Amino acid sequence: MTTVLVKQTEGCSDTELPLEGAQACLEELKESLYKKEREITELLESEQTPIPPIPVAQPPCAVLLRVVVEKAHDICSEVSEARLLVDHMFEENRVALAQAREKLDHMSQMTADDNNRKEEDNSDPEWLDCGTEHVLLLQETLRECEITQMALDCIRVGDSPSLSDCDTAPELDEMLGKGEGVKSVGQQLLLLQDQLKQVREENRKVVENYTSERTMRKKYYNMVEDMKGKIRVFCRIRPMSRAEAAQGGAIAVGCLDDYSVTVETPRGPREFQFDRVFSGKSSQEDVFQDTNSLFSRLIQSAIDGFNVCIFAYGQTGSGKTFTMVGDRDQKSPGIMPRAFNAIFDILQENATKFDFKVSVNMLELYNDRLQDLFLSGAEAQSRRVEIKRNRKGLVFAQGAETKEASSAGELFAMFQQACANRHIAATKMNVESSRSHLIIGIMVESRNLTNGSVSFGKLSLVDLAGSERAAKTGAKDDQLKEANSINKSLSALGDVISALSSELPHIPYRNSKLTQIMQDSLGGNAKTLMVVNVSPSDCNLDETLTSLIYATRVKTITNIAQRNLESKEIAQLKEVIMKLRSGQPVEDEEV
Ligand SMILES: Nc1ncnc2c1ncn2[C@@H]1O[C@H](COP(=O)(O)OP(=O)(O)OP(=O)(O)O)[C@@H](O)[C@H]1O
Repeated sequence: MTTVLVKQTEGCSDTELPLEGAQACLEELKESLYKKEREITELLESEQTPIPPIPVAQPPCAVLLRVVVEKAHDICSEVSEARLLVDHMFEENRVALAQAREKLDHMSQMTADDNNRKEEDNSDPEWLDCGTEHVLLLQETLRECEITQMALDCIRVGDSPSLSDCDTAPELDEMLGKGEGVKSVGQQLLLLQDQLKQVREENRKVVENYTSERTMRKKYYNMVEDMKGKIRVFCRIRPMSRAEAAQGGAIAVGCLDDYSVTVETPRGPREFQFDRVFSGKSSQEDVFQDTNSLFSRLIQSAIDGFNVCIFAYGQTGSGKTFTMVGDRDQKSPGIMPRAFNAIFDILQENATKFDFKVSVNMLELYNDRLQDLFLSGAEAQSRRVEIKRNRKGLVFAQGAETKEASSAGELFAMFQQACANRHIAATKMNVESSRSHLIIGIMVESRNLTNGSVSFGKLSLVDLAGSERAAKTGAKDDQLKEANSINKSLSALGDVISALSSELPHIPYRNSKLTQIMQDSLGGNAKTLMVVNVSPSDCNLDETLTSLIYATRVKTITNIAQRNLESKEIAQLKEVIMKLRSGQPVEDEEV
């Protein structure tokens, strides 16, 4: 395309207008764009096929995406060629305009001088007319150049040269209708401008197609990963805090689309992909969203008998508690209180088909010690809570108080009581920093009223304490001890994530209580969602990159989630065993 354009422009004779070459070239360009649009439409139509089955060698949209990208590149280069041509014409006309002005000034001066002299000499009036005529001709040429320049100027900024806007409209109109050369320039300019508009429009369409293809491809990819049992990872960028703004921090983290985060590093931008990305503008509702959202599906799974874990991870002050718990006065509740409502909404809807029992325990891991948040004071200190695993590998807290909840309101009241017992303190990075990991376990037992089968689901909601650097948080004494314990447990979590993502034969779960608690959620029998929280500011660039790199590793971990379901007979036999163990009488028909 470039070669053709250059040849045609260079090949113009003195009498030929360079615009004619450009028009031919644009005609060709237009034709090729129509052809490309037809190709894209055909490709899009041929892509109306269902989601490919697993394993997928290469998703079809990836092929289409490459074609769309190539076409977008072609069109972009064609648009810039057209722009170069207009710029070139503008420059030529500018020189012609300056020359015409100079000639006119010179000629006017000469004519005026000669007229004065001839008047004084009483010379032939015919000569006077001749000079004046020459000046008039030059004036007309100057006018043409000025109009052309105005039209080119409009085209360069992307406007349409409008006749009515211009005070020279009647003259331009007349010229377009009269003089052959001028008409050709004016018409070709308008044509050029029209074609440029078309190219822009087509370019916009291609970019739009490319963006929607890219989004669709990521969505399908995520669905396939979900089906494979991969841990889902959401990323949430919080708004810039006042402290960060006061430090003069610039925004270094942003979302490219619903699935991509970009981070400005000293070595250039770095992109990360997640199952969903929320910007600082996203509300709590956006995060917890409508019934099709992953959160709702996960809660449904817990009720159906799966082990489900949702946890927030990130640097101190990055927004984990805001995401999981919400703000202090619960005007913007987070995932936990919203999950309580969602559970009981689903139970309510299915009340005629199932018998449900919801029980809950709430713990914190503080200074490497598990504490029951339903207890306080000396009672909490003396209670020993230990992490155990049952024969199916599911983790449970032995010794923890388990309470039954019959409504979302009751569950929320228990939650508030637990939060009041949680260790929080002010640090330089966060006025209400969590000094412990909060672990809420909601067990849902559902008995099918039709066939008598019983399923046992567990929803674990975890708000991790944030990793921190003592120098940044200003931690001393007890807070330094807390920070060391938090960092140690998070480092153990990091080791587990690294071992799982590298598929090492040994996974160091036993190195920390935190990793023991999360054993079934990371690489085990669970459907897991991690929310990685990050600050947008360049003041926290190192911590943000570390969090995003860990979150990217978590995405590669595969869990094998199985439903915990027992037939009616097994459930009955278990009940009998329990009764016998506790010395209760057993009826004949029960056995
Ligand atoms: N998406 C958000 N929108 C508005 N404010 C937010 C958002 N995320 C966090 N914040 C605010 O930022 C501050 C720090 O958030 P938060 O306490 O949730 O951080 P954290 O990661 O839990 O920190 P730590 O690990 O120290 O407990 C809080 O004042 C919180 O209200």
